[in-house]
Amino acid sequence: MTTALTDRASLHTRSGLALHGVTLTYPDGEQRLTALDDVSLQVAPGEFVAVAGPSGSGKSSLLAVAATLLTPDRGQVLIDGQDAGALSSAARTALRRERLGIVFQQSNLLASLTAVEQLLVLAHLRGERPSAARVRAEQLLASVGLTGPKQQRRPHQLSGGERQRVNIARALFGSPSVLLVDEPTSALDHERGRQIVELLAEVTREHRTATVMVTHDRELLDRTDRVLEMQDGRLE
Ligand SMILES: Nc1ncnc2c1ncn2[C@@H]1O[C@H](COP(=O)(O)OP(=O)(O)OP(=O)(O)O)[C@@H](O)[C@H]1O
Repeated sequence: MTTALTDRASLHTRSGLALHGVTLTYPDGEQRLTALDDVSLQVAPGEFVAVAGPSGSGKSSLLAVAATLLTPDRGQVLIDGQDAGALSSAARTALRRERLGIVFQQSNLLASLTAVEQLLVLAHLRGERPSAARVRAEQLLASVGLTGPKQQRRPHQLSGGERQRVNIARALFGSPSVLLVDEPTSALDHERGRQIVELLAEVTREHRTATVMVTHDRELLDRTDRVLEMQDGRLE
């Protein structure tokens, strides 16, 4: 992996992701529905953890809370030791931008931008120097298997697997400590799905991310370090 990426990453004090006693409820008519029930979880830098479980068991809710997009009713979410709930909304947004990489189920790439531009737009928002950012974007795309002219293609000119690779490269562009991945293989056939999970295992090792992947597909779990089962909002 590139020296530039490693250098940026080393600026962070990394301890990964920790959830302590997290409970999340949603309004449900007159009552509240408990989506996460006293969930605790610790994922170290360089560790690849899968969360499996039936539909409606709370997997997406877990990712949303870990991504600091939803605030739990009770419990703590720590990103590199920082308690997300104790931060102002602006500080939480900064924490998310600097320390979290998120890969959603469907690729949410911008239709009019090429693969390399999907990453450069982030550099632009951060005020980075365009020439250095371009080199880093091209290296990162190459490291996830997207090389040469494919880097200049727009999303509709790429396969589903290639789009997911761009998504992963984009999530890694800010050198996150924690990588959260929601059903990355749902739009892919089995072989391509397997390749994406292999890639996630590799990037977890090389970038030392604390990676959490939510999946339905149990056949893909052998590449992860740990599999946790979600059942009725509880993690086992
Ligand atoms: N915004 C919401 N408002 C109310 N209830 C919700 C909301 N989002 C999710 N739920 C409920 O919370 C529970 C957990 O949902 P969640 O989406 O986390 O499960 P999941 O395991 O990710 O499901 P799937 O595998 O189908 O995506 C479900 O009972 C769901 O109906």
